[in-house]
Amino acid sequence: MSSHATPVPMTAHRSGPLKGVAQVPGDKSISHRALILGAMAIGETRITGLLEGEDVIDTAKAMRAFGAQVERVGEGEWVVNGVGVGGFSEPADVIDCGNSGTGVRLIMGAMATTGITATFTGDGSLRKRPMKRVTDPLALFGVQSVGRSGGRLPMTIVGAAEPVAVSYEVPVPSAQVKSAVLLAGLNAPGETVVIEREPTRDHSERMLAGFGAQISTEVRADGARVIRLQGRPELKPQVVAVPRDPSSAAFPVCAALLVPGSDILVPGVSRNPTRDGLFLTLIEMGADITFENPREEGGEPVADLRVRYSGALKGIETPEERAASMIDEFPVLSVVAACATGRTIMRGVKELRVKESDRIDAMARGLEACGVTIEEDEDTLIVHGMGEGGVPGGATCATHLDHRIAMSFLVLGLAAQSPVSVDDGAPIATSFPVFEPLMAELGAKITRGGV
Ligand SMILES: O=C(O)C1=C[C@@H](OP(=O)(O)O)[C@@H](O)[C@H](O)C1
Ligand SMILES: C=C(OP(=O)(O)O)C(=O)O
Repeated sequence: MSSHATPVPMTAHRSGPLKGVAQVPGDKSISHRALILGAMAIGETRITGLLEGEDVIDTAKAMRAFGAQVERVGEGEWVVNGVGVGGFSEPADVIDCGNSGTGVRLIMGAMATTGITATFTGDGSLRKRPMKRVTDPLALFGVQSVGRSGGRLPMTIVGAAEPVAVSYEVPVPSAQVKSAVLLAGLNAPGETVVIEREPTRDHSERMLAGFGAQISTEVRADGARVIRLQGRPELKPQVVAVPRDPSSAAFPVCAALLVPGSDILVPGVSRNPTRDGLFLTLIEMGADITFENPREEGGEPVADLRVRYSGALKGIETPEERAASMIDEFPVLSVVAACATGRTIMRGVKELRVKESDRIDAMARGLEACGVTIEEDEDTLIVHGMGEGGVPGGATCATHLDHRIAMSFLVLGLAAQSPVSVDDGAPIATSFPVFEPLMAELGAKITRGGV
């Protein structure tokens, strides 16, 4: 359960060079999917490198509540004994997905076509987030749902006892919606088709193929992706090696770019092209990042990232079509942009408004408090860079139960003129439980408490 009763204020101070090796944890998206597909296979799935953050632990607990055996056998090593496609049993209590949009939306999809009923809730952040984007397509399978006004949690899903396969064009760029439909399609007889206009992370497609589902993706002449899944497969248990999370790597990487004299190595990070937008953008801004030892691990391309301090970063415009491949990285990119020269214009970012917080608003208000000029509209964030060492800092920023907002402002504090505090760093444990020791080991000065 991930609701934090007591806020944990934290402060980052201007730091000396960051040096060393940053072993960031396993990928959050892949970790959720490994547990869920493990629970939907028959037999024993072994997972290594699982992210042991609160979001993923909540998904592990949920899989137990639906009848799978899920056991931790070592650090990041988990064994799941699945119940098969359509084999979930009705949970005896409410499923609490904590802070995790991915957890709740994917699990809703996975149970939707099993003819059982489950009620979902989450923390104060998750209970504000829209679920209609998932319940709309699930209704096409024959699913009923009732939640709070505006389609918010707590919400009860009455699964379809006799589901029908569907064809659905996802109206917003969302891997969570795509994945919920695919997971629901697993227990619907016939072919389920998902069409996405803008490519989003493809971990579900890769992992479904790995577990033996019949799934194919065709790219149409207009660029849309048509994903076809045959229902009612018998999923075969797998050995899943989870690569390290590029969205977590983003924090030490951006910190090293901004703190003079830094030189760090971040090994084994996923370079899946559907997740690579931040690194591409940073390099276009002039960042010194090299990708060493490229290889494949667990069905995903990975590399070791070598990152050196890059003083003269330039503002840039990120195109709308790149937004999905770096959607969780815009908060920390806006911090890098504040320390660069010139304007950075981030386009096509309205999905940021429905994450753990309204991330455009949270970054804009916090950066302004630190002395940075911001412009924003519904779908765009513009940061006026103040150049190397030019951000005054000296403010306390509100994190709104959002781990990425907390970590982003702490990165800013490492390079700003005066310390930057966050009102609550507790949510960092949802995705990056070792953030504090990892950053301390590199030489970053991050302390508990406000200024
Ligand atoms: O499918 C996933 O694992 C995720 C998809 C993205 O959300 P959306 O599907 O809402 O874009 C992303 O922001 C989230 O952190 C993880
Ligand atoms: C948006 C995020 O996660 P989720 O949607 O799973 O809560 C995130 O981790 O940045």
